[in-house]
Parts: sequence; C-alpha cells; structure tokens
Amino acid sequence: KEAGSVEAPVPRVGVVVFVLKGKSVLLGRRRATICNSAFALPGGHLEFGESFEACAAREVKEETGLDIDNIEVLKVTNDLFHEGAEPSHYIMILLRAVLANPNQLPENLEPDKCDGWDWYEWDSLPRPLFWPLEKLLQDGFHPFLIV
Ligand SMILES: CC(C)CCOP(=O)(O)OP(=O)(O)O
Ligand SMILES: [Mg+2]
Ligand SMILES: [Mg+2]
Ligand SMILES: [Mg+2]
Repeated sequence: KEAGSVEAPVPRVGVVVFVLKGKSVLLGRRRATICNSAFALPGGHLEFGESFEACAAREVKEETGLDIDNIEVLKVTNDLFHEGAEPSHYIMILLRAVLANPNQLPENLEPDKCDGWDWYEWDSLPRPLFWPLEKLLQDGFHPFLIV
C-alpha cells in the first residue's frame, strides 16, 4: 500500500451470548460508542485463533464473572453500525449457554462499559435493545430450546 494511504476499515467478528436462566436472559445497558445505552447481551471481539465457544466463555467471564456451560452457536448476523465517527461492520456470532452454577450471581466487572447485568423475562425485555437483537426479535427469533 502506498505511503500515507489510510487502511480501509474491515469487518470484525463480534461474539454475543444468550446466558439463559429459565425463560430469562442476561442483559446489560451498554456504555460504549456502538449502541450506547441500549440493552445488550454480554460478549465482545473474537480474538486471533479463538474458537467461538472459547470467546463466549471468556467475554462472559470478563464482563460478568459468570461461568457458563452448554455453549452452542445459534445464529450469525451481518451488521453495519453508523454510530461511531467511522461506520463499523461486524459479523456477529450469537451463542446460547447456561450457568455452570445456577446460583452464581452476575457482577458488573466493566462499569465503564455497562451499567450492570440483570435477568429479564423473554416476554418482557427492556427497551431500547441493541438494534441487531431487536431486528432478530422482529423476525421471530428466540434462543430457547425447542422441547
Ligand atoms: C458490537 C459487538 C457486536 C462486538 C463488540 O462488542 P463489545 O463492544 O462488547 O466488545 P468488547 O467486549 O470486546 O470490548
Ligand atoms: Mg468484553
Ligand atoms: Mg463487550
Ligand atoms: Mg473483548
């Protein structure tokens, strides 16, 4: 690339996790450029060489202190965000999981990036939601086991 040219922004991979507790899911209000103040799932950037499941467990642990089990990939979305100074493009991998210890309580380990984690009934989720999640709900998506 010639000197002084600016790298074109490239799509990055985001991994987000439906941590399920009965019919409830763990959400936190984001404090970040992308979707600031929207309710979002725990998760974050896939790091080099990481599996989706390992990233899910790492990000949930880093952000909430929770240990998760039965981690499985549910869905992939392709999302262009226009919130920042530059648009950002994410391939988002959505996974579901359950608590390794059902009695473990979430902690807000990144208070500069999230207002706090809480459990919300699927049928009465708080708004505004992280817009890619809202879009999935409008399309009838849900993260629960079909029994
Ligand atoms: C925007 C999202 C799909 C990917 C990035 O998630 P994030 O901002 O929570 O990232 P980190 O947890 O890695 O800081
Ligand atoms: Mg993170
Ligand atoms: Mg995150
Ligand atoms: Mg991260």
